[in-house]
Amino acid sequence: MGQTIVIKIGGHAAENLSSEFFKQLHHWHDEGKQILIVHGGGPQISSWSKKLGLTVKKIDGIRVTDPDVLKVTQAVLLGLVQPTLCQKVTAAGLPALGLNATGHPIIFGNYLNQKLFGEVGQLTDINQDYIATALKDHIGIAAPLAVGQAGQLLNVNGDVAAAGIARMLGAEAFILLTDVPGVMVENHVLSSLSRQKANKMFKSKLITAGMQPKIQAAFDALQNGVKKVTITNKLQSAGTTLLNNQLVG
Ligand SMILES: Nc1ncnc2c1ncn2[C@@H]1O[C@H](COP(=O)(O)OP(=O)(O)O)[C@@H](O)[C@H]1O
Ligand SMILES: CC(=O)N[C@@H](CCC(=O)OP(=O)(O)O)C(=O)O
Repeated sequence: MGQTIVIKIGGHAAENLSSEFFKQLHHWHDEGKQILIVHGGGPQISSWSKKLGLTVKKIDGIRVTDPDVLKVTQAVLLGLVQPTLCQKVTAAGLPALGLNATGHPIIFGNYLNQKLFGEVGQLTDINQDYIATALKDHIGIAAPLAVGQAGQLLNVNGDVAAAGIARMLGAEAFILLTDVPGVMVENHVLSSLSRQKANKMFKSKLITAGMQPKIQAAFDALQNGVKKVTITNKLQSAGTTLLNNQLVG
């Protein structure tokens, strides 16, 4: 499936989409690009978990998800974040289609490490045929919930889900829209980042929290066929471009 652009929109970014964002979507749509948005919703899941008296715990940016937290995750992603995004895209005059884990599963997974993380999944496959059909006429808007081998729902980190989908679709571009203008060191944005430099920054704790799975997932996509991967807070800003080690040596 060529000419596909995958955009991961973090939960914070989803609440701060600018008119330039929708202008760029229109531009790509008019050019005939297929666009798939994979949304997060981490801040919203944490906020509703706290309101309901549930513990919020993350390990290296991955949420520890017990059965109750999974229910909140499902409710927040499919009841709040996804419909709101669909409304915004529709209001901007673009054809939006919410893709979720229940009616037509689009992401399949198995347990990442059930003992450590609970009901958290890692991607094993995607429903290529359904996604291809959906993207012919719509901007797809997908939640990072996978269906496991026993038919159960699994919570997948949004960056990990989006990167896996971008890789399996052979996307030409994968953009991670987040709440920071790129990968930062001492208040400035790195215009590019190699895997070696990222590993050093992980070790020296210059990259922490949710930026860790984001960068790991972004390199995973880049090294498996996605042509261009960027981390930014605006589609019109260059942010940080990831460098493919296989190309730069
Ligand atoms: N070196 C870094 N550069 C930028 N952000 C970083 C860095 N290290 C840690 N972070 C944190 O990562 C966060 C982005 O990850 P995350 O909260 O998971 O975003 P999203 O919800 O968009 O996936 C930033 O808000 C910042 O707090
Ligand atoms: C397993 C896991 O960590 N799942 C994430 C899914 C949402 C997400 O990734 O949201 P952001 O993109 O806004 O961070 C979570 O529960 O927060």
